[in-house]
Amino acid sequence: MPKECRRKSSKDFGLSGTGINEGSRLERRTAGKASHTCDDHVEKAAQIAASSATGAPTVMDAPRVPQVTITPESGGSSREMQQEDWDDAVDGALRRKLSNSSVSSTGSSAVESEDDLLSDNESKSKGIITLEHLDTVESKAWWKLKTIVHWPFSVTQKRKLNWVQLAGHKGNFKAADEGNILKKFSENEMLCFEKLRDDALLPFVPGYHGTLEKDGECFLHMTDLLVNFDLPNVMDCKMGVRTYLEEELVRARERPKPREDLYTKMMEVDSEGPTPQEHSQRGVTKPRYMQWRETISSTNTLGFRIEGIKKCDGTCRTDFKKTRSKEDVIQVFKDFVGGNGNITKCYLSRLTEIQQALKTSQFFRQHEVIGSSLLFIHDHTSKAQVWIIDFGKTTALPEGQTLSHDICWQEGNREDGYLWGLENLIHTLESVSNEVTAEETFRSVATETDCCQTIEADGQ
Ligand SMILES: O=P(O)(O)O[C@H]1[C@H](O)[C@@H](OP(=O)(O)O)[C@H](OP(=O)(O)O)[C@@H](OP(=O)(O)O)[C@H]1O
Ligand SMILES: Nc1ncnc2c1ncn2[C@@H]1O[C@H](COP(=O)(O)OP(=O)(O)O)[C@@H](O)[C@H]1O
Repeated sequence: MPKECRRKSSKDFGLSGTGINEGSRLERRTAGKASHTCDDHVEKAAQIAASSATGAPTVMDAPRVPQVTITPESGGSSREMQQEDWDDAVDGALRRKLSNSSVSSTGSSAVESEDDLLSDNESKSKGIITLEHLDTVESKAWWKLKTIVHWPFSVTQKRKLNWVQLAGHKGNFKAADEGNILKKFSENEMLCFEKLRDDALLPFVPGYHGTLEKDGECFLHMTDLLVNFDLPNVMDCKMGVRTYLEEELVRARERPKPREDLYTKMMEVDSEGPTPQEHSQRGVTKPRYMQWRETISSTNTLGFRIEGIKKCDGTCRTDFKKTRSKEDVIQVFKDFVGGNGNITKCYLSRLTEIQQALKTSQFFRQHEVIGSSLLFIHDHTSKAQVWIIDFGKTTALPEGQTLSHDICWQEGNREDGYLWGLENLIHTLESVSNEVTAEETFRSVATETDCCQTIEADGQ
């Protein structure tokens, strides 16, 4: 969800000394003035965890939003990983000493407006991509290889991983050691993963192994959810009735910044989408674009929308922008499960488990969950799983405030409609299950009838 251009990397992460809950604008202005490594991020997260544990006020008291920074396309030269870098690896959370790191502080220019930064033309990465695998030939976890690992890995040691990215931006992911991937660092997402370590949602989110730094860039190191599947079918469903932060709305109101890339994307779907004013300025603001996307898809009407599907035959579709009606959504799901009742039932039971966990999750109660997806994965063995992914825009509420997640959003209440969307998603799969069961029954009756007719014919 959030973009490369917007992520704080170790090149431009400008945490001030007073803690990470300071106003986002302040952080944006200071971004790039200090150089920080992944260790800094990890320490911050540890401080938060510690203060939460002691009941002391956490640094998450104030509403927090994803920070806005520019991450240059290149920069930060690689360095050879030293033995000592691995010596303090703890439980996979690699707390490496990077005192000699090549992290640069040049990642950000003076930033006056978030919208300036949002006006990127970065292409979306949707579909099958090849990730460079950073594993060694021995395919062992990195922290077990500390005596033999050197960085950067030589070309001969690199393997390619065919992977699918159904949403998000190009270049956000890299392959990691066997079974894991790297996702570009975002402060929000890191904090969420840290807090999820002790939460009821833990069994439903990708395993998180801490932050990692490569070539001066910081990544979140997490489990590749596709790894245990054979030719997986994958679907990304974006949850909630709202896909942008309230802060984005406020900012667009205070400082409207029409974006040509969003105008172009709108025109590609519907040339009558833009208003006369938007046509004349050839620009659309971010919240306006996001609201339009919500209206033309099922986000507003069902509280979730289909973002993309990759099937085991290698085909990949991300053209669901106008998939809106319940019937159309059911049809897409039915096609995705290939009319398989067992897979549908597996998905349903996993969704029900997720629903239960959400209802008891402290994390969920205390966060506005925006732009997060449910990732559906199944293969020909009928293994089917659903995972909660993407916490880049999931934001902690002020201390003491909670959300119900199933009431209407009105500006200021920060409700996201996640539970309402999940309820509708479950109903959708129930409809799929009913249709599939009816068709299976019909097929078996038809087959029996055929058999009887054959026997009768044979008997004649
Ligand atoms: O799907 P399309 O129509 O291309 O629109 C995209 C998605 O909504 C992105 O969300 P996601 O990455 O979850 O798919 C969003 O990024 P954010 O969710 O970070 O706001 C993009 O905002 P910009 O990156 O500002 O363009 C927006 O242009
Ligand atoms: N842990 C994971 N395992 C497998 N695939 C993943 C994982 N996380 C994300 N993906 C894939 O990458 C896509 C984008 O992920 P997301 O976290 O939404 O990225 P972004 O924050 O760039 O939008 C998802 O639709 C999915 O296809």
